[in-house]
Amino acid sequence: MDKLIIDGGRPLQGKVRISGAKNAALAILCAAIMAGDEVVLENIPDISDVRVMIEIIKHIGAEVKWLSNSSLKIMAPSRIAADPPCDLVKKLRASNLLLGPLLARFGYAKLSLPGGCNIGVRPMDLHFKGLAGMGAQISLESGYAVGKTAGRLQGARIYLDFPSVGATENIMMAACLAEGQTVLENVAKEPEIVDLANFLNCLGAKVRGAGTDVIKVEGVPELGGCVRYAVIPDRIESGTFMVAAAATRGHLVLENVIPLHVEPICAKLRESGVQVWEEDDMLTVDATGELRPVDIKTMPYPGFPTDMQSQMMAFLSTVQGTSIIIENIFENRFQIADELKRMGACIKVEGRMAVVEGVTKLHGARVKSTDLRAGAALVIAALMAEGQTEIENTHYIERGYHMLDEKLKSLGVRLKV
Ligand SMILES: CC(=O)N[C@H]1[C@@H](OP(=O)(O)OP(=O)(O)OC[C@H]2O[C@@H](n3ccc(=O)[nH]c3=O)[C@H](O)[C@@H]2O)O[C@H](CO)[C@@H](O)[C@@H]1O
Ligand SMILES: C=C(OP(=O)(O)O)C(=O)O
Repeated sequence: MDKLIIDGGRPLQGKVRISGAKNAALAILCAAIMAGDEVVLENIPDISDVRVMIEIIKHIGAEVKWLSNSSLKIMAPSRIAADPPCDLVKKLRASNLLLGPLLARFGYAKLSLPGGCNIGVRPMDLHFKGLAGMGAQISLESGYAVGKTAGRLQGARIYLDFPSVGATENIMMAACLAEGQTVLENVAKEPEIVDLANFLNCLGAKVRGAGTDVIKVEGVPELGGCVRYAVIPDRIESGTFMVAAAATRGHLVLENVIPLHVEPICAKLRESGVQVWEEDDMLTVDATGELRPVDIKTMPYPGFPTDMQSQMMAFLSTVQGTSIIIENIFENRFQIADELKRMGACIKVEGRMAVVEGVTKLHGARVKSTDLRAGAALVIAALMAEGQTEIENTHYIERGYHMLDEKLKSLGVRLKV
């Protein structure tokens, strides 16, 4: 899908099933290469980031087979067959999560610095510092991160200057096969970290404290056992559909959701007058009442997720009054404002702050995704706009949304790809 053409102006109505979490699936695929036995993963979203990650781990020597459209079988290699190719590694951010597992299991890793969407600088200093603290030698050589260790990594006490999701995951995975105990302080608490820790523990790792500020890992010599593991539902896909329902003043039921994981999004939608009901693994969103502007600050979990900021900006662009958005995580995430302005939105950006003045309606236009969540935001804007919107660069959207076009069609949206 290169382009998405949407006829907007209708409320979203119906029921949608949420797929497995991109960010949990990607980390768990990396962790799976540390296992000595076959692993079956379920609730894996068939999105382009996952497909690229599968290609990368196949290059390392893993055998990977889709068992259905959402489950995979993986047999990790017993030694590295080849370094993962740079053009694949650069296609996504999460490829950096192979560094810890490769170093811990094989004592060596050579990975091109990762790529992905242009949403900010995204250094890896915290990953490197943590792994070096465990005894790895890390160097940067012509755009590659090269890691080596003589013998097993050593458990250590590591404090993260910022609760980085990727650094927490990389170090936590590496610590599972290190000698002795690792104590990781000021870690990220995102649900994907907890999911990864649960998976590692199924493989025989000894990880405690995931989901809190401190993670303790008792290293074990090997990981394995016949494991079947189902990845959590995607809280960002859930949030995107919730916000799409709100933006179109619709009524939507979401299935396969963990309501706790989307609480920061529910809180903001409720504050703006949207009704949200939670029931087991279902959520109902109703936005047929009057709406109010809200202010948002992105923060590490359980704060409001940066991955939902662009979608909220699209929604708030037609809520009467002034909403203020502060982006604290990724400095380039306001690129979406210019595209929304083409559709009639009134947004002023100053550094890390965006001021959104709600307009009565948006109109269809030709716009371009600049990153994954900007693409999702443009879909939301197109759904509420009067007339037709043509969204280019939809390959970004395919990075993270499983069958978005089909799901929207099933909700009555008129679209062409
Ligand atoms: C594959 C995946 O899971 N991606 C998610 C992960 O990205 P990712 O793991 O890359 O995000 P981080 O939590 O690491 O980044 C957060 C902030 O820390 C900074 N930082 C990070 C690492 C480091 O070594 N040094 C440093 O300064 C980054 O530039 C950024 O400003 O968490 C982000 C924040 O919730 C989400 O938006 C991404 O969807
Ligand atoms: C920024 C994101 O992903 P990644 O870290 O994979 O680029 C995202 O999912 O919005």
